[in-house]
Amino acid sequence: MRFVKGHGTENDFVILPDPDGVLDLTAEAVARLCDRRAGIGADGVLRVVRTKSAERATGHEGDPAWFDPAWFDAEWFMDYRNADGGIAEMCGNGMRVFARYLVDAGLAAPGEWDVATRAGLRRVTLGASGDVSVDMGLPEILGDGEASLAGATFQGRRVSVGNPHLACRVDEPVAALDLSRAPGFDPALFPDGVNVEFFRTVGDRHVEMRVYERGSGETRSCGTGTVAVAAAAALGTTGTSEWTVDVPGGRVTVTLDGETAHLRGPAVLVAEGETRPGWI
Ligand SMILES: N[C@@H](CCC[C@H](N)C(=O)O)C(=O)O
Repeated sequence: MRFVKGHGTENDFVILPDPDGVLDLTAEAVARLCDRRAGIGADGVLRVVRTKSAERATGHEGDPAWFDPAWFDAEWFMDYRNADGGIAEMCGNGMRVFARYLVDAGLAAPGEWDVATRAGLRRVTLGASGDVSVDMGLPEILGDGEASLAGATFQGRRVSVGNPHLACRVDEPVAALDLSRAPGFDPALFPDGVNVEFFRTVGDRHVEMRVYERGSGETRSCGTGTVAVAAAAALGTTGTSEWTVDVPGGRVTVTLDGETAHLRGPAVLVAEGETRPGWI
């Protein structure tokens, strides 16, 4: 099985080129690929599938409830999986890396085009090299929520960025938090689980953040999480604002304009290869 390895602010992915959607990508196979000791190691898998093959690739052939015909506006579908093999609707850092892979592999030209995801179409903008920008859609603030961590309780905002987030503002430096265990949350509010962010204001429209991701544990960055945090931090303000979000793996920029959010940041491909026959 051919693979490419890449990362966006150190949120890392195994990219599996599978244009015709023929790989039998089970949850177990994803977990083995992502295993950091016995596998390649990654926070998630990005399967690169032509949109016309997405229904078959994801086991939804002939299921009109699953597939939105609007997705055909995009040539490529990002089939995202978390490190535990679970499915997520969207991945912001993954989208940047996915787009960079397509251009690098000659499967798309630099410029501006849509990619289909389970959360709908996402428009990417990129050159032949450098940062990638993603139109992430309008983050939806759904109300308040609460996370618990190491015996303490944190108030937060529930935010949908296509996938679920709980963005909690903290006063202490985020480096001081103990994220060795999953934060607690109310499963009635998040029946499908949640990605939990902790953020602190460090300057004017400048925050630092750490995240514990659903299905992957603590990661060094989460693109949808940075958008959720910017939306939570910007609550009560109006107009366009540009947010700098520092994560353990680097820095991204989130621009909010009341209609959508743009995520801009690096996307780096680091290696490519082939798994040994029979391993997966
Ligand atoms: N790291 C991603 C988000 C990946 C999905 C997430 N773990 C979920 O289950 O919703 C990002 O960059 O957005």
